[in-house]
Amino acid sequence: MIEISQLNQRYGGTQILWDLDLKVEEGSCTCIMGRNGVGKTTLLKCIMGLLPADSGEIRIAGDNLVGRSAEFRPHHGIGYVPQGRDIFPLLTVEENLRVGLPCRKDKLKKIPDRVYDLFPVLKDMLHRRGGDLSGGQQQQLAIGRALVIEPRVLILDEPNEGIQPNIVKQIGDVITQLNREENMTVILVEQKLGFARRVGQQFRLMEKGRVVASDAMEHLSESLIMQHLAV
Ligand SMILES: Nc1ncnc2c1ncn2[C@@H]1O[C@H](COP(=O)(O)OP(=O)(O)OP(=O)(O)O)[C@@H](O)[C@H]1O
Repeated sequence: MIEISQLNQRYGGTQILWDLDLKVEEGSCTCIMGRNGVGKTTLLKCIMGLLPADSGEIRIAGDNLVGRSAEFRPHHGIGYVPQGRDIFPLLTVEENLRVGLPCRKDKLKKIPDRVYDLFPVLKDMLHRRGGDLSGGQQQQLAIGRALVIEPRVLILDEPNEGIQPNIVKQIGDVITQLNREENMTVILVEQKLGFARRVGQQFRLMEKGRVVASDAMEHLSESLIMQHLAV
């Protein structure tokens, strides 16, 4: 169980997250949705320790992450795929993947085969520089890199932004497989309604730095969409 309570965050004088409460069940795939600028990425960055929270708690399996370093997250089994992918452009695909290895408890020296099973293209392109991959391939690399630690929680920020439909489908299939077959908890910021409905079991709607609606995906009604997502 991931439980965030009374989370506040500000950039300088501008408060972005306001007493935000959020619960995510272990083993679920939960989509965080909302219009541009409501604070979705800021929330994920706070969870990952990339932005400091002003106050509040972020508990994963009981441990409060607030005040702990960003490095603690991967050691604690939390994988992250940032918005915009953040691939190291001058490192090869293999070097990008290896970045996660030191965070594994077992100090494995080799990339787990599972990463290549899920994204065979990465094996074909092992020695190519990250910056030379297409956008879709870079996204697969970003997800593969997060999976190197074999996380129990995978957090993805708009993994389909600017990606062509066949890769979007593949990414959706991988997320569903990890979630349903391997019981990985997935938190996904997603703007595309069709994709959210396909892979998500739960939704959380954000408005002005707060979660304003939470339910099972089948209860994401037209009126909620009009109220919180339509532009
Ligand atoms: N580094 C920053 N300094 C100041 N304000 C920021 C910074 N980063 C984001 N903001 C502001 O915080 C607010 C929330 O941004 P955030 O990126 O979290 O929203 P979002 O819901 O993820 O939006 P989008 O769907 O467009 O990605 C926005 O008003 C944004 O302008």
